[in-house]
Amino acid sequence: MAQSKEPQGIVALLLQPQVLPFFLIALVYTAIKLLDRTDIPKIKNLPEIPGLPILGSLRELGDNHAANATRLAKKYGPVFQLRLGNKRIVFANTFDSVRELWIGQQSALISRPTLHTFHSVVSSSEGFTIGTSPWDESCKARRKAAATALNRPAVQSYMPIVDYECTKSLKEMLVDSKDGTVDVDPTLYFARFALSTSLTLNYGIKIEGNVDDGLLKEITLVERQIGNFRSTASNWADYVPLLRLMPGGNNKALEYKARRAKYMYKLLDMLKEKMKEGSDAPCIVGNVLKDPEAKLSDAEVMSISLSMVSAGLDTVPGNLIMCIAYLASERGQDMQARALDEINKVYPNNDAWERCLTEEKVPYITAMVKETLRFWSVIPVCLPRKNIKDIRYGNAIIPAGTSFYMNAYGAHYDETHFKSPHDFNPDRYIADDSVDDASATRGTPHYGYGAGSRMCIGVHLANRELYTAFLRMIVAFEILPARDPKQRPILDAFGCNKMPNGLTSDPKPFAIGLKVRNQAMVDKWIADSEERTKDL
Ligand code: HEM
Repeated sequence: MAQSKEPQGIVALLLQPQVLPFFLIALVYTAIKLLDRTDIPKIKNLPEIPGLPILGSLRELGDNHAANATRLAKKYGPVFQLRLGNKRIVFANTFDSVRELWIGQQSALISRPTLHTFHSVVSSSEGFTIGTSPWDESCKARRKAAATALNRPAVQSYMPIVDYECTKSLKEMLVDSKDGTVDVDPTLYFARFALSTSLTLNYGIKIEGNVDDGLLKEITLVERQIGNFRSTASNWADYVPLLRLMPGGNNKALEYKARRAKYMYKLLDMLKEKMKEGSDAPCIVGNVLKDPEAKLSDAEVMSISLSMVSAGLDTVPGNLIMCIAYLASERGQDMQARALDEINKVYPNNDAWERCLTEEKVPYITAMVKETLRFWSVIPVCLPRKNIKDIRYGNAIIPAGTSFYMNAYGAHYDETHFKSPHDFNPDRYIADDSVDDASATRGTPHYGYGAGSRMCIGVHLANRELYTAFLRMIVAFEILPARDPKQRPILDAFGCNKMPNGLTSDPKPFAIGLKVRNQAMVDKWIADSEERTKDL
């Protein structure tokens, strides 16, 4: 007997003309309700930014989360909650609120949330960097190993590498400027400085070529792109799961993941080859591979390497070149004169170039490093955090598992903490007892390196790199505005950035002029550095 094709039972009931419209409305309502759910329910007693269904405040925060959150904080207060797609975020926007949460609650605020594009697509085979790892025993072990390799005494032992790399970059910049007759863009010289230093520490391998070196260009480009997949602002698919279904949505992420894997394994193989030949230099990965007691797996060594290659690559040069951009400006001319004067007072015998490797005795240069980290805020929204325990903030209880975003830019431009925050003024970091309002000199100077339990572990290395490069640039050159006004930099933390939704600021290209202060001295300093580091 032929089977009936008529719908039966509940299906037949739902398709009846009197029932169907109600059924469809209920279906759409349930779908919206499901898509509109957040990982953490609304937190009581914490201001909330109103948002759209499903998208939440994605449109409101736009391309520039730091700028828009700073604007919203004026209306909603220093700490507010909002929804980005299906994630609830607590945003802290002022200096004191960041201190209260990131430092005051550091044992609870120790984990990192995962984001779809970076964690599930880009990192699916090589694993996470330390800075993107949720807190667990493995993260603790990797962080500890890397932090030990980057602690203050360890960094002091790496200063010959900084000497070598800094000299190489300044010398090449001078040659390319044809002894000051042509303006130069400092970006790639300092990218090589930062990358080659990190590669030498991690693998004992340098970037041997000049600033056109293929490996330098590939790593710089790929890491920048991958950094953008980590940004809180560039991928709506991180927040709205429906968008992950779009065909081809992951193609770019997959392309850069493959390109990164290629150089990461190439560097590791180069080191292993050198170890076989016995020609390897002491380095972090070599030490782990040779240590039979080492408790780190291959995957954990890869995670440390990914962190070492990427962490200083955009951040160190971003700070360096923007301070140099400022020094090249009209106002920067007085600042250079002041800095040179302060250097000469401490080093009347022209030996600052070498002595800066072992000591940090010019407070004005130290202050310039801090002010650069504050003013340019190269990671405007710090790497996100997640709390592993409930946190009380005012009358609100923020449940474990909530994502926290630190608006470092907002905190750095907080007028209740920094006087005239829009002025680039290293003096704010020089303690002066006669000034009442010296809040910048008390406690944490800035959040350029984040704060609390997951603060940057490259801080000592980065500070030494910045101090050495600033001091050497100033003693060697008069840094001048580019001859062509169109090539002069934009001197504003947001205006200078060509990628406002990236993780780190990506300065627009610009040029500076260089005039050697004393050719004979510069030649001598370079020759002495080359002699000191010839066996590296
Ligand atoms: C001026 C240069 C640098 C800046 C501005 C910077 C900034 C930061 C920031 C904002 C964080 C997040 C901190 C937090 O969540 O509180 C971080 C984490 C980190 N940084 Fe840096 N960094 C710099 C250089 C370096 C260098 C040179 C290295 C290593 C070679 C490094 C290694 C790391 C690592 C491994 C983490 C992750 C720490 C964790 O999650 O536990 N950084 N950095």
